Amino acid sequence: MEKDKTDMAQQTIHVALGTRSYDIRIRRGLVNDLGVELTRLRRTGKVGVITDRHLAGHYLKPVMRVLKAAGFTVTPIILPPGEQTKTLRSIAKVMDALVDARFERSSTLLALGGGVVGDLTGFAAAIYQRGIPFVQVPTSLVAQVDSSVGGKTGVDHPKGKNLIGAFNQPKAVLIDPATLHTLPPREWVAGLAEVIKYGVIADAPFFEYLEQHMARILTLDDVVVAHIVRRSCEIKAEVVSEDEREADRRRILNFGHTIGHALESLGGYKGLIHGEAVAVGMVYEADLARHLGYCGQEVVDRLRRLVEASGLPARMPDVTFQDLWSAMQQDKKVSAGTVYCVVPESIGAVRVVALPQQETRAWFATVRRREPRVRSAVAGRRRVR
Ligand SMILES: NC(=O)c1ccc[n+]([C@@H]2O[C@H](COP(=O)([O-])OP(=O)(O)OC[C@H]3O[C@@H](n4cnc5c(N)ncnc54)[C@H](O)[C@@H]3O)[C@@H](O)[C@H]2O)c1
Ligand SMILES: O=C(O)C(=O)C[C@@H](O)[C@H](O)[C@H](O)COP(=O)(O)O
Ligand SMILES: [Zn+2]
Repeated sequence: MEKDKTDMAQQTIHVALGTRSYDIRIRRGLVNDLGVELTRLRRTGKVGVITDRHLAGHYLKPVMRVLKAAGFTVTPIILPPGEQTKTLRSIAKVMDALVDARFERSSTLLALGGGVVGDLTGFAAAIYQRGIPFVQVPTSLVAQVDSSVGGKTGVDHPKGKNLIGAFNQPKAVLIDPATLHTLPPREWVAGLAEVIKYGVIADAPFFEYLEQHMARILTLDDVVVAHIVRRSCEIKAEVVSEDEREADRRRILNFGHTIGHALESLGGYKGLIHGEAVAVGMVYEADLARHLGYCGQEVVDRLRRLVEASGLPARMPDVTFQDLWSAMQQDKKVSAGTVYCVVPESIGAVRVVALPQQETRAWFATVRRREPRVRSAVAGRRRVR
């Protein structure tokens, strides 16, 4: 832990992808040095800062000031906040703004925001003039530990999450953990779901660390936050470097997302937010794994306890098996009509398995017998810390 104190000055994690390699740089106050950082990346000329209204209120003015001071011509593009913005319609608006401001192939897009802004900006960068460079400046916990790294970019379709997109790696990921201090509590807690995910899929000692430090995590303790952001980025960078396009190992990063994405789309993207849906997804995918014989009850119990301790939801909302199964059919891991799912074998080890429909239906019936229905949770919930 003491190491983290001394390391807080600057962390650099390399994402090794040949000609598409890049660094993740983590430093408090980095958001005030974006002019220097972009210059270091040899960017010049026009920069489109894509952000949302919440972030604009907090950071746009100072970011524009430092970019202009470094000689860049800056065009801000401000979108409405939230998952409902992650659409092709928003992409069209961004395209219009880039054309109007005469962006060129040598121009740069900068994603200043959470996962919605990051996914959308990366996709816009992939398709504008068939591809321009972009840089991730993630400001939410989900974005700092997960979405800004790895090059999955895109938007949602009403029938399924992230169904439209491209693999497109950023030129750099510039993380300023200090920005997490303005993140609303519900969003902070949601980010913990992806952090817990890394423990389950790849790092049992990290899972144990989260169990031991959850109280400190929830106070936004700087040292603990620095550790969870860095360790999450290390795991993601390592997995992505091994399997950029999700041919095999990268599929483990989807733990919790087969059910999670289904719940998000069933809620019309205005119910459970991404991290919350992933939290519920992880607990129930683990429970399904236990039912199918892949892991013991102790794995489910430990995971549910940690999810609950972090303040995340851990109960299946009021959905029918038919609706859930049909939404799960939209998952990108579906192949020849078979739904594949990441299941834990123990804390720290997972595998990808085909879900048998009849057995999954039987498991869902046991969930319904065991648990009272959580009315309308799929349509959203509010919490305060
Ligand atoms: N590409 C990937 O690998 C990947 C990984 C995980 C999640 N995702 C995607 O990311 C999205 C979820 O990301 P998210 O949870 O960041 O949601 P988000 O982008 O909607 O941000 C959450 C909310 O927090 C606000 N916010 C963000 N940072 C803030 C800050 N520092 N101060 C104040 N307010 C701040 C935003 O304005 C927004 O209202 C989903 O669409 C999900 O599919 C993608
Ligand atoms: O980077 C990955 O790979 C992931 O699966 C990370 C997930 O947390 C993330 O939500 C991702 O966007 C889901 O990918 P998808 O391909 O299932 O849409
Ligand atoms: Zn996710």
